[in-house]
Amino acid sequence: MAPKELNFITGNKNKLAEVRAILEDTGVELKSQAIDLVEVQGTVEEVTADKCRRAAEAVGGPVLVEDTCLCFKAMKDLPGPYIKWFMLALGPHELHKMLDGFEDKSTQAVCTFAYCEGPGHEPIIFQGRTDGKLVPSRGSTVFGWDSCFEYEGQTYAEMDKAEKNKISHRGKALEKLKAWLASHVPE
Ligand SMILES: O=c1nc[nH]c2c1ncn2[C@H]1C[C@H](O)[C@@H](COP(=O)(O)OP(=O)(O)OP(=O)(O)O)O1
Ligand SMILES: [Mg+2]
Repeated sequence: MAPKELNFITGNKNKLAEVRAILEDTGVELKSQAIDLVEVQGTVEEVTADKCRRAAEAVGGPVLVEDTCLCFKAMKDLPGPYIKWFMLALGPHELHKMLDGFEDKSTQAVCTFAYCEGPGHEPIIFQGRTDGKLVPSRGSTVFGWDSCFEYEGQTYAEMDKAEKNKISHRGKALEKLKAWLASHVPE
């Protein structure tokens, strides 16, 4: 059964703002709590499902969580779920140097949401992927690596928000969540 409200557990205000904008037309009430969750190592699906179980335990009820990866083709998809720590260390102006020794700058942004009904329930996964390139920073550096990820000639940071949400990893993942919500309407 799809919920009428979602409790999105995240410490990231920029993610929350995008999710709010993308889900605006669904009629689902979006709540949020900022809880710092331990993130394990593993595939993005494992990391996100584990994050979801921890969030459900912490809240004692239904939760939505999300984990974002940046996957460099030349590095066999690393740093993937560990991108946050590279971003923190290098910042948006130096991130592109990670691929300095490689010709192939192909990069995939991957967004994985997990919803679970509460402690003990299996998380349901919704994933979206967008292909682009890692480039030297262009545009606003307000949100993570937005200024370093180029999609069809523009970095995410150079697009307006609505344009990014239409083609982004997060937008695509939330299209799947929306379809699930629509096909599991509460009685
Ligand atoms: O659309 C995006 N555009 C640019 N940068 C982004 C985007 N989405 C996530 N990011 C950054 C935030 C963090 O440095 C890393 C993901 O790490 P991730 O653990 O998923 O996010 P987080 O710790 O900030 O928030 P949360 O509390 O939901 O785990 O990539
Ligand atoms: Mg995190």
